[in-house]
Amino acid sequence: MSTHIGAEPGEIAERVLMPGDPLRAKWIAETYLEGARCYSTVRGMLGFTGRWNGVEVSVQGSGMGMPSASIYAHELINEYGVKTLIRVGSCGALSEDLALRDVVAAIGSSTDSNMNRMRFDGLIDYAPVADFGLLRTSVEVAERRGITMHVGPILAADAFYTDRPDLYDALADYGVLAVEMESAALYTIAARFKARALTILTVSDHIKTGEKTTSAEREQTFSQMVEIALDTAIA
Ligand SMILES: O=P(O)(O)O[C@H]1O[C@H](CO)[C@@H](O)[C@H]1O
Ligand SMILES: O=c1cc[nH]c(=O)[nH]1
Repeated sequence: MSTHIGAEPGEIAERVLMPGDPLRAKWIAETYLEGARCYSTVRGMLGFTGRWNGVEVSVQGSGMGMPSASIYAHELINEYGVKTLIRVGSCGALSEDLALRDVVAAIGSSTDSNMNRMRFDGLIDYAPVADFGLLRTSVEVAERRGITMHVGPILAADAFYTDRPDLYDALADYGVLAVEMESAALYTIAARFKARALTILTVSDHIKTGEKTTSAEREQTFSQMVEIALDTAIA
């Protein structure tokens, strides 16, 4: 067991999908993975391992926000030898070119988090980016499956509810597609410990139009993103 994950060594696959929502992890495991078994219930942050097309894959809930996701990414890589981490999350659309339920792959992640400022003494604005090989594979998988996937930069925000919507507009002017809350930390930790990471998201709500999906839909219906992530993880 690590501090926050209740798995024995060898119970977690080298390839892990990471939804923020632990119940989305359960849904993914039960819907897609053959022979899925739960390896951790610590703090209710469920983790499962099973097989996708014969290859072992795990799904680990990571919680909301960068402090939580960082704990899981750190322990998965450093205590369980995980090499590939693909976040499968929900996001708010900043770009008017995106619609509800569109799929987005994050090439890079701007952030208002202080975590990387602390890493670099406030002297460098580190640019967290996706693993190029994983991103390229995910684009090929999406094309093969006939799914339109938007590829571009996103924002990883500390706060879900912002007092500065004007900053979201400014970011949209610079091509930032969407906002979520974990990708910058995931990309940074993967880079630091020589693992590969990618973030694939589904638009769960639209910051401009106010449209939104329900929490049940966020938990159980974002299948296109999950299928792209699973095929990418085992490629
Ligand atoms: O749907 P998940 O993966 O949790 O991701 C998004 O949803 C949560 C906020 O509702 C944050 O964790 C955000 O990043
Ligand atoms: O972090 C998130 C996730 C979904 N929608 C948002 O507006 N923010």
